[in-house]
Amino acid sequence: MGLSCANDVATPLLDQVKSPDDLKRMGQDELCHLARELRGETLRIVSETGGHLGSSLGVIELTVALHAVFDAPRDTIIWDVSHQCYPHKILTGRRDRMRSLRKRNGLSGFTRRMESAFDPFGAAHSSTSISAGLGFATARDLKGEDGHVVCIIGDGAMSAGMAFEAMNNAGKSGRRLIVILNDNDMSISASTGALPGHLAAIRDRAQTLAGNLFQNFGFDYRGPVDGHDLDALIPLLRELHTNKTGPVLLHVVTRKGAGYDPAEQAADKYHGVNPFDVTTGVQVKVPAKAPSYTKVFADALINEAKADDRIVAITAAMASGTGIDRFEAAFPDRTFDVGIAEQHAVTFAAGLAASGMKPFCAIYSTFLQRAYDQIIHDVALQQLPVRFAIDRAGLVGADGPTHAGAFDIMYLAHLPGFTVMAASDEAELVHMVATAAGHDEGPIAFRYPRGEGTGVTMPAKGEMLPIGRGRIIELGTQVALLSFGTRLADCLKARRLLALEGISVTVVDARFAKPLDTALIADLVDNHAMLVTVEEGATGGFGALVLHHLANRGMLDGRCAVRTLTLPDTFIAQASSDDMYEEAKLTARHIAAAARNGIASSRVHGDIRRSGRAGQQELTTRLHRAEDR
Ligand SMILES: Cc1ncc(C[n+]2csc(CCOP(=O)(O)OP(=O)(O)O)c2C)c(N)n1
Ligand SMILES: CC(=O)[C@@H](O)[C@H](O)COP(=O)(O)O
Ligand SMILES: [Mg+2]
Repeated sequence: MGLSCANDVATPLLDQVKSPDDLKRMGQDELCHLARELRGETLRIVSETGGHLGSSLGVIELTVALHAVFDAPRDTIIWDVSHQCYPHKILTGRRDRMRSLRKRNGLSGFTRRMESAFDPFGAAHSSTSISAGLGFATARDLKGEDGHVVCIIGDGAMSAGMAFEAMNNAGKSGRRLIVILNDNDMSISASTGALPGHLAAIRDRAQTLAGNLFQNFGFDYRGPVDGHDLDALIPLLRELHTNKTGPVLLHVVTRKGAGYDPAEQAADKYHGVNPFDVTTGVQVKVPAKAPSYTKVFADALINEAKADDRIVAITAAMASGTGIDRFEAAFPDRTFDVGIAEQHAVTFAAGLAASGMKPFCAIYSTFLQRAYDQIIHDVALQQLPVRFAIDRAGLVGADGPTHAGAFDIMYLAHLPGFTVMAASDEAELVHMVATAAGHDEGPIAFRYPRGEGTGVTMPAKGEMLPIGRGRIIELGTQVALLSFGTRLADCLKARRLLALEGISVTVVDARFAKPLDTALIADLVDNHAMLVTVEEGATGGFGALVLHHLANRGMLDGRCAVRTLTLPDTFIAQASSDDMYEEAKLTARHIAAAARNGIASSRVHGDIRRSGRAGQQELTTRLHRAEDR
């Protein structure tokens, strides 16, 4: 497979491309040179912005060919996951904004309907393209319209159940739909499971059409074709463009990172990158002040697993992202990468737990959403002790709202029998891994964020935490900040800010959203004028559980003012973490303001009858002084 062009043409060509229409005027040689320029441009841009590099480099020729042949946006082009959409964005009128990629107010790193008519369907979670494409094709037919629907799906994404559900439906539907399987024999890490073997057999022509999975699903199978060879690719696409019959699957073989040596040699490391030096491939490394939560989790799990051979680890195609690759290095036989298959991962874990094993399912909060029914039906209902290690809980920065871990607190903590913890720092995470390892009574989850820890002193070993008990970090008299998770550090900062104003603050690390530490909460309500819950999760989570508890026990009636700080009821767009916390109003300044304003408004409405046994006099005097001013 080569990326060179046979004949020279006048360049530059990319500068002439304002929309895909411009490609339709180019000959084969020009398209080849355009692809070379597009590769260079993609490389330069991502070297400055960071982002998903390898997958985008792998589809350069395919993107050029698609836009040369199909008539987007009249033809619908859907990119699965869409982490490979950068060349598509460059060719569809967004080249001048590419340096804003994944930044605040900039272009999304994924396709996004609101961004461009050339992005008919947003994505970022995988394996949705064929289902969505079939929806578009069905609507087209029902409305009596024309136009093609083209779904480009990677071999990794093809391994998910949802892709098979869609093929099962589409193959039988007979509807005109083009699926392009972009087979680079890689997911983020190496592909797993049986599908790669089948694809390899097809690539090597060892598999006859009769045994071909896609053909048997009702698709007209075409290929395999070299996805870097425009001379082969374009005629095939033209044929599909002309051919107006049922579902077709074109098998395109590509190399992840194609045309950039470092990315070809280490496809996993160049899947998603920091800014890097194009000449050396060396990525910018921001010096870490503390180990990442992911690494702390993995090392803690390895320690637990040394002492208990029933502990096994499961990842759904995110071995490096979740740290399960570290576990795998220590315990290869006790590690299971099930592919992009979160639903299966959870029920697989349930089966393991039902057989007496101690499965740790390490899944990003956002991807665990996929497995919600499995969590309820297969795990919670049967009270199986599956351990959920929920990484990327909270805001994640550049990947934006598709990847934010916003909902896990609320989607887990209302399930009967579930124990739900959040680590406030990396030392706590070690204890939570130990707690989960020792907890056989039912399902248990612990959440922790993307990025590095706080730099606390690490315990020599994890200790089991008392289930459903929080811990008091600082004692005060007027306001209680009840934090669930890593916003604890900002609660402590808020305490310092409020101290400057003479407001005395208790800070508590709740540790558990379920079971709630009701005794501690009662104490806080009894002894403070104001309670503020703080969490990095959507409304309806920890704060709602606290409120629910207090209201139902009549503990709110005229006693203590309560505020809940959560993520806002919006999808927060990509930005730096700091900007996202600002937008979410979850910084120390915002926490302090919520406490301050809460006290003030409670006073105005006469709600506060007491301000804590010890602090009552102090608060009353202070408020009078404030009134006098
Ligand atoms: C439901 C879900 N789980 C996990 C991921 C994380 N993820 C993003 S890309 C990717 C690998 C995709 O592989 P493939 O489809 O073959 O595309 P390639 O990067 O090889 O081009 C994974 C696991 C995701 N986006 N969605
Ligand atoms: C596209 C995708 O889903 C992943 O590649 C994701 O961007 C990884 O995010 P982390 O960098 O947080 O592991
Ligand atoms: Mg792949």
